[in-house]
Amino acid sequence: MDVQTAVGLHNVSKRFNGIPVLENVTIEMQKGKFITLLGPSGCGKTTLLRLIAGFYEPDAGEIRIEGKKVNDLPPSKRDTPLVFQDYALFPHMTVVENVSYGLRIAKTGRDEIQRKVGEMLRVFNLEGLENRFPKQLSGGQQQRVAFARALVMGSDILLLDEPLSNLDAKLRIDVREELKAIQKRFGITMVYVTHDQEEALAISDTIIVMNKGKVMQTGSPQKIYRRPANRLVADFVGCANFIKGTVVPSSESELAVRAGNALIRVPAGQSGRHPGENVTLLLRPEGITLRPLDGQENPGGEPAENDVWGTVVDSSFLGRVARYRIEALETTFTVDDPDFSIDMNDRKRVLLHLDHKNIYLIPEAAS
Ligand SMILES: Nc1ncnc2c1ncn2[C@@H]1O[C@H](COP(=O)(O)OP(=O)(O)OP(=O)(O)O)[C@@H](O)[C@H]1O
Repeated sequence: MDVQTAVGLHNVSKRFNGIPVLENVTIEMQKGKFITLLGPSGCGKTTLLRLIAGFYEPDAGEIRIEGKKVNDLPPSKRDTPLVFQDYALFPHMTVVENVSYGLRIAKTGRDEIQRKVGEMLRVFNLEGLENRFPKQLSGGQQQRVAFARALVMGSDILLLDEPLSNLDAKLRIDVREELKAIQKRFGITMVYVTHDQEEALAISDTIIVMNKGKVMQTGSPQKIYRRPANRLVADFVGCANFIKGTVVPSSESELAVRAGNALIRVPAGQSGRHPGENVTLLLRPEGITLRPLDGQENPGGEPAENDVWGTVVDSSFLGRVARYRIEALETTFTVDDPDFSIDMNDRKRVLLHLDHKNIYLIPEAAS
């Protein structure tokens, strides 16, 4: 593991009562990055975070922090504070007493405590609330106190377990943006657990997608969204349309896929498949454009390349876009249309044009 690695896990496994919860997990978390562990409920995210913090011991494998093996170090010696969703503030202490707690235990001098606590209160917008008790604060303010208390000790790594899930949607977005700005400003490595894929896409430098105790994919939000490693990742992160088809002979460098009466050309560079192979294509809702079909459909013929004929079965207004549900190719597509080009009340035949550059062939074998 190189010096750029803040936290490294090598073949880490953990069981509870004989049941595997994490299996052979190997991850390198880069220093100074916002790293998100994303996955469905029960996939082992919290367990992974607690292993890093030292609250659990791995059954197998090695955990390294800043290059040093920490398997046998207790949480207090790891310098990896963990912030939970329920804040865990001391109810009988004021904001200042909560934030300064760790420094007082460490017998830090008065002036230094004042300076460090003052800086944290400024950073987290808590000035003026110094003498309030937790119950006199809003949820967002309590969460900020919890962040301040965790960061005041100057740790380079901060672990966060769904810290915003008690906040309402709007506040959640505000606080996550503050958190991201603070992470950047101080160059801290933040390891953040969430099951909210939209949140993960918005704030992360790196997303680690987990499922059933295993790492499915690690990458930037763009990579995870546009180039998912498998169907599961594609389905879990963002809204996905899948088209199952068969590779057909094509004279060009691009691959062609036949699905029903549609012929779909996949961009070059995604080849490596052979005629006759079954494949799955991914299209995101914004990668499809819609047009009314208005009787141009030729009953005996085929649609043009990368076009699909379908029928609108449902629509909803999402503000920036209209979202349509469209039956086509024996599945139901979700399509987002920013131009509101189809009457939302009309259940009519439409043409779906699959934008060539947005067609992605999922690397795994079609199931
Ligand atoms: N202390 C424990 N004893 C026994 N089983 C546990 C313990 N902690 C977690 N588990 C089990 O391990 C699995 C993974 O739990 P974990 O909390 O890590 O998942 P998670 O991905 O964080 O889920 P969520 O998003 O719901 O918090 C679950 O099946 C859970 O029931």
